[in-house]
Amino acid sequence: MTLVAGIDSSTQSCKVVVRDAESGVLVREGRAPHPPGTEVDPGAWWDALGVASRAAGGLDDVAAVSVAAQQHGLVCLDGSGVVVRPALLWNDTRSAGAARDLVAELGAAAWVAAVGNVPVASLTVAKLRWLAEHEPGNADRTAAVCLPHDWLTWRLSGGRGVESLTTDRSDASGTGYWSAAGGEYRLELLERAFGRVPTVVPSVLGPGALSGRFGAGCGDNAAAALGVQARPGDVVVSVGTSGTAFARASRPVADPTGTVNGFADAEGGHLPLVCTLNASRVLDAAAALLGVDLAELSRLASSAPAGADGLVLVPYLEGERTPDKPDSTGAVHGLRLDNATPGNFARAAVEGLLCGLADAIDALAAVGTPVERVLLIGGGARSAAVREIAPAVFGRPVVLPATGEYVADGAARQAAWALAGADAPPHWAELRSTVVEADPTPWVRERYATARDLTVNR
Ligand SMILES: Nc1ncnc2c1ncn2[C@@H]1O[C@H](COP(=O)(O)OP(=O)(O)O)[C@@H](O)[C@H]1O
Ligand SMILES: O=C(CO)[C@@H](O)[C@H](O)COP(=O)(O)O
Repeated sequence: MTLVAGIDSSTQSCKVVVRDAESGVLVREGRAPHPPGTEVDPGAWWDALGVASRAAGGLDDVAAVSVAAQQHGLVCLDGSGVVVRPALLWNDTRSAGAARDLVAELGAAAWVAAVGNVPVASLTVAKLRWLAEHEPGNADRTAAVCLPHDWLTWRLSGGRGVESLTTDRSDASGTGYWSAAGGEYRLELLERAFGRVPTVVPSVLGPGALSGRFGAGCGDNAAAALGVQARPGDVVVSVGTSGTAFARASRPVADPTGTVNGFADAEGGHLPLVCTLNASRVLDAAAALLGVDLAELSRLASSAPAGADGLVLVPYLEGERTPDKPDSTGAVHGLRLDNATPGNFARAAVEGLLCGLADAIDALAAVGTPVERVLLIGGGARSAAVREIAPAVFGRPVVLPATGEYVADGAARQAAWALAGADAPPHWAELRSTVVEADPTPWVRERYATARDLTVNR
């Protein structure tokens, strides 16, 4: 049996799967937590990868490995490859002002035309502007700029000179200075943000590339599309730390409003994607506030009526990226003496995060994405209440893939593809899934829409 490994270095943890390259059958797996916070020493990812790999029986007998990771995070290296400062993650909003400045300088339309995205705090280009303005010493020391998956792949393959750093199309397309439509760096935008072009930006490998025993790797959402073997008409909704909705597309998407990101996928095509900052942690916070565990939160939410008897929870607990309100906070609306119950609060938390994702699906549809099936994945999809309420809020049936690690699986599938030297990823066994249906509750979204903008800033 020839083995391949897939790594998911996501926001909250690192997961490793080892699979049979030909059939895709799961052989071993392991995981380890990441530290909390929105700036993290990349060394902590490396340590977690070591723990997760050992838990998965090690990688010595594995023929090919691919790394998928959280997108956009800014990793700065000096000329010797030493990390200059902790990485600024995708959900770190200190770069919001820098993003606003970049948009004001060129205009949203010019950014979309150049790179398929309008800068927001999450994008690497905004983080670089923040670094240049606020930490000029660290900016001066920075010789190479890369992303979490680029850095981990580089370390795994020996960490030789920074000029050997590589990335892939999917992750490059989330920087704000690489164009998925043109397949090229737009270094003038990097220079605009940072004041100069760092000596090294990673070379962009093709999707089926093999370098030593490493595949090109990819962003975590692109990996999830590979992991669920997404086909045309599929919209994948992930309830992880981020909430995302995305689909594979054969053509680049350019949304002048900036709501839909025009990313690349990990198969040579495109990945229009909408991302919110608030998903599974809304449930974590609601459970903590009620003093219950996640299972009890789910039971409480399911016990309350659709619409939570008038309670609406706006889930902008970390600020928000879509809509672009980095300084916003969450809110609870509609409280009365007779509806202030734990059940209604739990239900409003689940409905609030799902309403944000329903808006994301609508935004994809508005730029021409066909929505034939909606697949629900991510840690938050383990919640019975999320699974049960999603089809009601989305107003359509929801496909629930069997509980699994689809980002790591997608990375493993990329590794098998690279190892085979084939034109396309291998076809592994069909996804095991169930379909959940519910009576649509459009009034829940209507009421949410009246409350969505009623938030105070932090
Ligand atoms: N049964 C559950 N109910 C609700 N949330 C859950 C459940 N199991 C895991 N989660 C949540 O899933 C999240 C982690 O999901 P994951 O997709 O791995 O995140 P990420 O990829 O961003 O690191 C955590 O916030 C965790 O609380
Ligand atoms: O910023 C984005 C996508 O644009 C996020 O989706 C990150 O890629 C983090 O993913 P998770 O850790 O939540 O899976």
